Amino acid sequence: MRKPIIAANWKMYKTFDEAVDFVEAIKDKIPSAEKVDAVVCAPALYLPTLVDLAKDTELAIGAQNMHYEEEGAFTGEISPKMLEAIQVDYVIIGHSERREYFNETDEAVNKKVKAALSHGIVPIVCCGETLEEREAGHTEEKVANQVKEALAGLTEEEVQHIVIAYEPIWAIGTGKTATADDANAVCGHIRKVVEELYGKAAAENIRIQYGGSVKPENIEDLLSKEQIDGALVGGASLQVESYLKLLEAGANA
Ligand SMILES: O=C(CO)COP(=O)(O)O
Repeated sequence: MRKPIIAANWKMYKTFDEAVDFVEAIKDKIPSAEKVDAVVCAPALYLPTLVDLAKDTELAIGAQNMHYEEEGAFTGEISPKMLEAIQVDYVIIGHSERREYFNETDEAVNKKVKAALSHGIVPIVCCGETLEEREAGHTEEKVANQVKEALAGLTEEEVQHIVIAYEPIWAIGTGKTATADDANAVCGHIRKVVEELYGKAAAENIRIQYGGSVKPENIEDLLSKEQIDGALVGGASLQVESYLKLLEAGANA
């Protein structure tokens, strides 16, 4: 029904040479794009080179963030126009680490989503609760609000070009993975929110990833769940063998 999407979020890891060696090592081993979408979201410095290396392969390259303005006096920032010009395919928006460490707001996330779409870049829009919010029973309310804010003002057509990533903050980098049933329930709630906003067809079509300590050992169970359409992976995407196993699981889901 929905093609799985397995995206690597390398965060602030790998030297330039390690990044080039990684893509060289995997680019001819990517499963068919008919079965899975394979994405590597690398540090911005490496994107032009990796896009060139991945050309004519089944691998797509993504950014980990971008500004929402076309250009301007925003020291250190990267514009959607710049990413479009080097043919970046995806961009992660609103990752919890950006919300936490760089004070990224729901409003900024919404502006970035709109800017990415207007430049033909697929936004991977992140949401997720803290451990305190989960323990207080506020998970569904938290992710619903983040999704509604992120998608505010978008048309049904635009929403079809978006991927949502549910990443419980307490599972990121901790080795603690949400159970497949819990992750499925929250992804199902997110899909319900999309249905309320945009109707059944949009809800059925949108892809929702799970992220948070995904590994080759647990990905098959996660992908076996009806509401989970892929994974956004940090640590386990940094090694070639591990990332290829994640892709294989996606292709066979
Ligand atoms: O933040 C994440 C992906 O965006 C998840 O990171 P880990 O897979 O290392 O938990």
